[in-house]
Amino acid sequence: MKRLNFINNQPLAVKLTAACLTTSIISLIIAMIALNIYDKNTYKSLLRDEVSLLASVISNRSVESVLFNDKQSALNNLNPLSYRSSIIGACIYRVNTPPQPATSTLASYPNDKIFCPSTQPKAIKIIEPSHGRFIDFIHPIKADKEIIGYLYVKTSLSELSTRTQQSFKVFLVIIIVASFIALWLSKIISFKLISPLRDLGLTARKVAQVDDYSLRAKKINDDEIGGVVDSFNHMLNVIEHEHDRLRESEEKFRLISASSKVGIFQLNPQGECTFANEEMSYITGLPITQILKESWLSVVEPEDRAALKAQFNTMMSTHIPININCSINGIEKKWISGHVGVLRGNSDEILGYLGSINDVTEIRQAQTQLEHMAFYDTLTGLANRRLFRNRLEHVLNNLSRSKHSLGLILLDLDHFKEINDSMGHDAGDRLLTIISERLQQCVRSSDTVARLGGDEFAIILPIVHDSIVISTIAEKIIEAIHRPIQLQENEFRISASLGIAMAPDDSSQAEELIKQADMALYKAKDTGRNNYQFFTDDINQKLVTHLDLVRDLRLAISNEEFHLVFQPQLCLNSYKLTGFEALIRWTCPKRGFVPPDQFINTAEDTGLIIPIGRLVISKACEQLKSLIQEQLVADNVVMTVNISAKQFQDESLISHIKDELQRNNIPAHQFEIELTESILMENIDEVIIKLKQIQQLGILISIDDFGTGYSSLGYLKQLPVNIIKVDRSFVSDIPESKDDMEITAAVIAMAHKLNYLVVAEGVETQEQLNFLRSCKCNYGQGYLFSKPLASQDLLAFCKNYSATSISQQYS
Ligand SMILES: Nc1nc2c(ncn2[C@@H]2O[C@H](COP(=O)(O)O[C@H]3[C@@H](O)[C@H](n4cnc5c(=O)[nH]c(N)nc54)O[C@@H]3COP(=O)(O)O)[C@@H](O)[C@H]2O)c(=O)[nH]1
Repeated sequence: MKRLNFINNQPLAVKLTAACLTTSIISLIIAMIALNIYDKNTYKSLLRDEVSLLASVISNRSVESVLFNDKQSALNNLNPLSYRSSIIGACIYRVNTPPQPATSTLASYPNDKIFCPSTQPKAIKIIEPSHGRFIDFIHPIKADKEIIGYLYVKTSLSELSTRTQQSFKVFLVIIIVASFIALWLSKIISFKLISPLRDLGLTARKVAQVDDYSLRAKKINDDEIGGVVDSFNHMLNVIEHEHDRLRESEEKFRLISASSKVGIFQLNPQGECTFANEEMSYITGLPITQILKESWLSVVEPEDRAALKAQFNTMMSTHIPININCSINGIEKKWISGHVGVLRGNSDEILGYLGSINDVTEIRQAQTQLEHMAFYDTLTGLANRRLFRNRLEHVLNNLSRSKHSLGLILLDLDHFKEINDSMGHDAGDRLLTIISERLQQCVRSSDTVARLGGDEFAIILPIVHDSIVISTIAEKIIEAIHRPIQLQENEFRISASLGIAMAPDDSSQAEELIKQADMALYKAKDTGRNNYQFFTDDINQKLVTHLDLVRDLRLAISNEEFHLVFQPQLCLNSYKLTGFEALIRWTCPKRGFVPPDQFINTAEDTGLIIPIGRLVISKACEQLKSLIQEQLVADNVVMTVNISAKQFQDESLISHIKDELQRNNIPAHQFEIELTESILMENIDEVIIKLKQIQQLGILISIDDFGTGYSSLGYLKQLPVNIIKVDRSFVSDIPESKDDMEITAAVIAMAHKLNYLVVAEGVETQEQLNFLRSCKCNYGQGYLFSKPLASQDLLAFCKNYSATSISQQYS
């Protein structure tokens, strides 16, 4: 086996030469042996034939010699044998008659001393002893077919061995010459055979050494080796193509990674950094060489570093990609976010890891800012409603574990709106900022001061022992707010109303607690402002009543418990019927008749006024439609509906009115909306836009309860309204109150100057009517003419209405 290994490890040329030599020598030896055997056999065969013929001739010649026992003649007959050098002896035997011995030697050649076998030849044969040195021939001598004697000839094969020796020498020479020729031929063959292979090897080595895949092996012959060269070159073509593609993609990767705004790095399977782009250096503040040597994790903030290393270790053991989120402390503190994926080879083996990181500091800052904006009031920096709500819920959730109470204070600045409107929004903002600073100074840092919107503030006191502590804080707040404030070179004083609720005594539910504090706040406002009120049983009862009413209102909507009544309006000059005011009525199965004063505000607060208001518009339009169809009213008679503040803000209000007018085929100029002053005071710009949209449709607009609010006629000038309604409270004291008479007269006169029509409501007496007519008030509405009428009564009223008779009645 070892010897085989030795041969296997020899160069191909040696193997080839050895094979050629061995083959040629073995072939020659086999040829030599074969020729020798052939020569030997041919020689022996010739010898046999020759000696047999000679023996036959001598036997025939020796018949007389044997018959006559003539020794000399027998001897003479043997003499020709001398011509054959291979015959070394011969004998002629005579067959005797008994009692003589069976045979006797008659003559022997070359002399007497020749050994003639004593044994009588018994048969005719050729004897070849195994040693192969002699061949004996025995040939009968016959006379008339009777064997009378034998001729014995002994031949020597020594000539044969001489021939063999000579031919061996010749073969030896041939073998030597043939070996040289074989050697020479094997050299040529091995050169022809091996040089392409060597060239192939050289090319392969060079490709590997210089990494040049454009090199090709030379194809010399079109044989199998040529085929191998072709395959090798084809393989190089494929590799070169793949290599080019690889280089191209590497180049692309290099270009992308160089110009990328993302830090890119590569790790080997052991987690060592093997590549990092410029951006990695920029983001981490480390030179690339250092990143490659020590990894960039050294600049990760210590509190994030251990976790990040653990993440990397997990990735390397599980081969599951990871997301990175950490802060780094290079030249400046940065937030980074990234991803590390696993690089796998064709057979899914792990080649390493490819990671990318982004500097997300700006995003993070923006996020923080957004979060701050989402949870903090931009003007004052206080917690906003959302954060207030979160904190309140959080403290309430933990309250069960504490033996303390929680105090919630809701705070409203008294008459802030007037200050804001009269001094401008900048001054209002400044005031709010000062107030928020003062509020913060009144409480501990663990307490939460929040601005809920406008001039509404809330304070959460998470740990209070009793209501006395809260009272002290509330007084401190009232005193702090009431301190003078310098605004636009003027000194101001403002007061606040505070409502307080406590958890868990009042409630442990955030929603309920806020409602309770709110109720207490209303009570504080009711009791003259600039004070604080705790939520009490009395307030609680009101809350229960309120919630009960809300529930019943909801039921009333779904059970259609509402209907409308209509109060006529007359022209105070001609006494013609000019319109009706639609007024809602609620007959509750549980409560009985509920006047609008008792539910409109609650409906407004809860938003239920929207569905209720839509119902009023629809029913009012339907009523006017039937009056028009019955031809009971003139084509300028107007149906007026009251629109509350929430309703006015409802986006779908205009489209709903349009739809209803269209559905009932009512011209827009026969429809009027009545708005209170307070609606018009809020967001004047938006209000004007909406009023203009309504007016453009041809719908009339009137201002209800005029004179009870803060608006002046000058302010009114800006508003696109058609009619002003003088409030009932002014009319009701006419003629007793001279002031009211003066106010009413002045309002009517100024309204006319501004081209508004005037409706006086609550006309109950002839005196009031007379006064209003003297002031040239355009229209009148009141019990004097008619109370609000149900639908059927309205039809009868219209049927029977006669301007002439009314005129006669009241003029
Ligand atoms: N948003 C809505 N508000 C509505 C609606 N329906 C009514 N209301 C408002 O409720 C308030 C009370 O209304 P009501 O009890 O219907 O009283 C109206 C008249 O009945 C009453 N009135 C009319 N004439 C006289 C009178 O001579 N004397 C006297 N004591 N009362 C009289 O005045 C009320 C009408 O007032 P106004 O709307 O201001 O013209 C009231 O504020 C209604 O607006 C509704 O559908 N939506």
